[in-house]
Amino acid sequence: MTGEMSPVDKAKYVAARRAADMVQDGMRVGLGTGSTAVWMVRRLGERVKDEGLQIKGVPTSSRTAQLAREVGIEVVSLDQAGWLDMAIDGADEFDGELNLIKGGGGAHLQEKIVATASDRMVVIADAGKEVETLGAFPLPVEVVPFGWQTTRTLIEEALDTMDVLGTSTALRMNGEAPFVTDEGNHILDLHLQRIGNARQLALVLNQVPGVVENGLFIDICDKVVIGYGDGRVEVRDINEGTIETDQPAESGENLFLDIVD
Ligand SMILES: O=C(CO)[C@H](O)[C@H](O)COP(=O)(O)O
Repeated sequence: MTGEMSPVDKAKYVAARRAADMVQDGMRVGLGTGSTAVWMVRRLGERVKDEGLQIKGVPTSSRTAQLAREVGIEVVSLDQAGWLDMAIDGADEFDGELNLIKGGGGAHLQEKIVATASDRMVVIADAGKEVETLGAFPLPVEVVPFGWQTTRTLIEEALDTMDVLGTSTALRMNGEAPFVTDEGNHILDLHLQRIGNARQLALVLNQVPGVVENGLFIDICDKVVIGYGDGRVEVRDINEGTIETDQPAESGENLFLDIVD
């Protein structure tokens, strides 16, 4: 489909391209999942084609693997790559310490493994994803299908002891059937409204039998590239304590593009 981009799509687009331009020749790069990551993978594909950029990409989902191959990126598994120079991925929420909620696309298990196996994780997001306290976005928790209802009950009991506002959980659906992740698991979305102690909640959730991984990324992200609807891009680095802002692209540029999921 071709059409004018919404301000949110434009924000995602400029953030994604800015981060893709941080990738250097020879790098092993973790490729995230989601609509923002799609723009990043496409930009890397352009650079491979136009500049002869040589990289190895480790995708975080079957969807991203397919796209990366389509745009000409050499795809390798994480175990083939061993360790990565950089992972670039979207997020559903980020706070001032660059802690994240991820998993809106159901890929947070592979995303967390890949980000943790990288020298640095760069998040690409539109400015609307920034929050003071994590939790407005429902927290995805990947659970094995066996006994998932028991796992849900155990999670709800654990939540009763935590500093959260809500405790309702929902099995993620794909039409009439439960959503199935790349690893063959289900996702429970926890509607918590506000997470008082994300670090503690991440540890507690992963101790419940049946839980594979939760969508809280604590102390994993190093840098966030924030896009705005007017084309501005801000880069914040948690280690260097730096903030850079780029001005919007030339007016008229990139206003009409293929709109992708
Ligand atoms: O965590 C994710 C997928 O599991 C995505 O990065 C997250 O949901 C953000 O998606 P989008 O870029 O489409 O807003």
